[in-house]
Amino acid sequence: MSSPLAGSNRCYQFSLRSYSQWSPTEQGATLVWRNLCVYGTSTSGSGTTRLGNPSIKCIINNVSGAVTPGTLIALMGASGAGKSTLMAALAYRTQRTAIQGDILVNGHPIGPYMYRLSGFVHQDDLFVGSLTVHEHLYFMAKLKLNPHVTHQAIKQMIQDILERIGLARCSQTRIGEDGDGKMLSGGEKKRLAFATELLTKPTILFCDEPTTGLDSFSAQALVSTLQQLAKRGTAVICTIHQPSSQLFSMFDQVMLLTEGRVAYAGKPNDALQFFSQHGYTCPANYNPAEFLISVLATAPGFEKSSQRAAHRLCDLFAVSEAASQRDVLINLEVHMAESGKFCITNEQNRYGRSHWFHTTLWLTYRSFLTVVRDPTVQYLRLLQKIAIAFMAGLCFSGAIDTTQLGVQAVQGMLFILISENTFTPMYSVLSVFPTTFPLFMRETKNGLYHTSQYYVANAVAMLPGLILEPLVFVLIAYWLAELRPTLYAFVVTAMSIVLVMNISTACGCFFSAAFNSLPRAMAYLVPFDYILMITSGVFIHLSAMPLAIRWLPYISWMMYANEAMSIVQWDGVANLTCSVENQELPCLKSGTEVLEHYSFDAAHLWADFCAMILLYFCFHVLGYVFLRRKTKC
Ligand SMILES: Nc1ncnc2c1ncn2[C@@H]1O[C@H](COP(=O)(O)OP(=O)(O)OP(=O)(O)O)[C@@H](O)[C@H]1O
Repeated sequence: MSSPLAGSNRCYQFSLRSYSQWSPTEQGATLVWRNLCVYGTSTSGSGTTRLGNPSIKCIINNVSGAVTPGTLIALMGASGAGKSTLMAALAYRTQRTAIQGDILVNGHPIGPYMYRLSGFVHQDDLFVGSLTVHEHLYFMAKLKLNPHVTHQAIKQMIQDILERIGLARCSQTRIGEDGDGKMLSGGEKKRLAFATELLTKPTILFCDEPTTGLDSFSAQALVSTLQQLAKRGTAVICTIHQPSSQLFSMFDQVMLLTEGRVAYAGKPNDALQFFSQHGYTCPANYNPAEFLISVLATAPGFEKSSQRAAHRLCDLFAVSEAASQRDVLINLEVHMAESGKFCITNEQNRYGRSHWFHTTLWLTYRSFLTVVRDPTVQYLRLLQKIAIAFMAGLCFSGAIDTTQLGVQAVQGMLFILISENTFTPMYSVLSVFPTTFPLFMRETKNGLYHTSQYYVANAVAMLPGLILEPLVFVLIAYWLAELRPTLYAFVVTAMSIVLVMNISTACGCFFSAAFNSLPRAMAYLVPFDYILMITSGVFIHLSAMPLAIRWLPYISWMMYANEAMSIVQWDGVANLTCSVENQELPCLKSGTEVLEHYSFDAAHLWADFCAMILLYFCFHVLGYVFLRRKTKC
């Protein structure tokens, strides 16, 4: 007996058959919304109650509409009319708003399946600039498509899409970020954003201000691409700001919004007729879109009268013939959907249903490429490390012997090894999450991956550098300074320093995830690094610290590393010489006395390692928890 899910999957395969290489489904999807209201909270001005508490603001007010497959519709209106809010609600991608009313796709209430069924091209394009166009699309295909789609099939699909969208010649170009020498232009980035959405052959495509920032030729080319897409059965919904007359006439339908209400919905040319019937005739040779928006916009100095005029048009449209035709269509769609074959299955709820490790692996690959392709971070840091290792090693060379000065030199060198691998890495990762947060939020909100996958990928991608860098540093500095020349002592020192660098980075990641901006994270980290340094065991005898704060050294990996490295330097050392000239000065006669002097215990070596490993995981878990908390805000 087949399971209900298996049955519904079959329904998915047959009813949503693709009929072109890059187009959507044969059946398509009709999106209807009835009596839709979207509320947000307002914390300023008129939206604030007398007590200063945020008040509820109605952004979309009782709006109904329908988009059938193969339709290209423009949501138009003055700035603040509610276009983006309406589109986000229809696409199931709202943030910090409450929705009332029905939004149905072929009669089914929208849900997480919209991430798979629809594409959303945002107004601002966010990419990982270090990737090439082809790498970006390949990565997105790996995340969005079923893992069983072959490498060849993905390559072919990318090639087709790039040719369609006019980006084939940029395939190997790095996307770039602002300030980079070589990068895609604004228009090319916009087309790449489209290409990314086309990978999943969306049945409905939402585009937020797709023509903003483009010259008139590029804008026209882009809207004609949308037209072609619509001709193949996709329902395409755009918000658009003052299109040219030519662009305006390319849309099948327009919906004019003002203060969250519909002033007109229907064919673009009929809009002018509707406005003219009610006393607003567009002058000859005037851009019709500009005219319609100017009628609905609030004129400075005439706020009340402009709002009255706009509201009057909304009331007139609500009782117009066009509105009743729209309501008939909505009711018909709902009725047909209730008796139709279309079904939404679990299959459509997620992109490709990838395994946790599969997605994490691809995210790690992307993070790794970002790390290695940033020469300022990687190569310069390695060169800097080598230079410091030579300088430190040479300064201590010849100073380490079995005298009291030698004791000071060894402990000084150990502190240099630890501090050099603590502070720089800790501060250098502080910007990791604040800078990538917008892209991360967008991708997680689109259901591409989970916070855990993103966090693990970032941590793993950093690992090779976090092992190589401290190893190179210790290798040079240890032998130049002539620290204890045994393999055991060297290996323990190297392991401690690798751990130190990894914990410091984990701690930096935690601060980076916990605070929204670099200055804030710095403000909290500076006092913390003082605690680390003071409790490292170099500056104060730990047992001499006040009782109330004697627990502080237990969170200091600098102390654990200092203890472990001191143990291997001093364990078993005897016959340290004292100065004969001044018998009054304190004298440490053996390695055991040195360890006691610094409050260290030779039996703690493995406990120190365990504590460091524990700290590493604690910081990363805390970092993950804080990052996850941010995604819930
Ligand atoms: N979550 C929210 N809470 C409160 N108010 C909001 C929220 N989101 C948007 N608004 C307000 O709702 C109004 C409509 O915003 P929206 O971004 O939808 O307008 P728009 O027509 O897309 O404008 P533009 O063309 O300038 O992007 C604006 O006044 C905006 O400040």
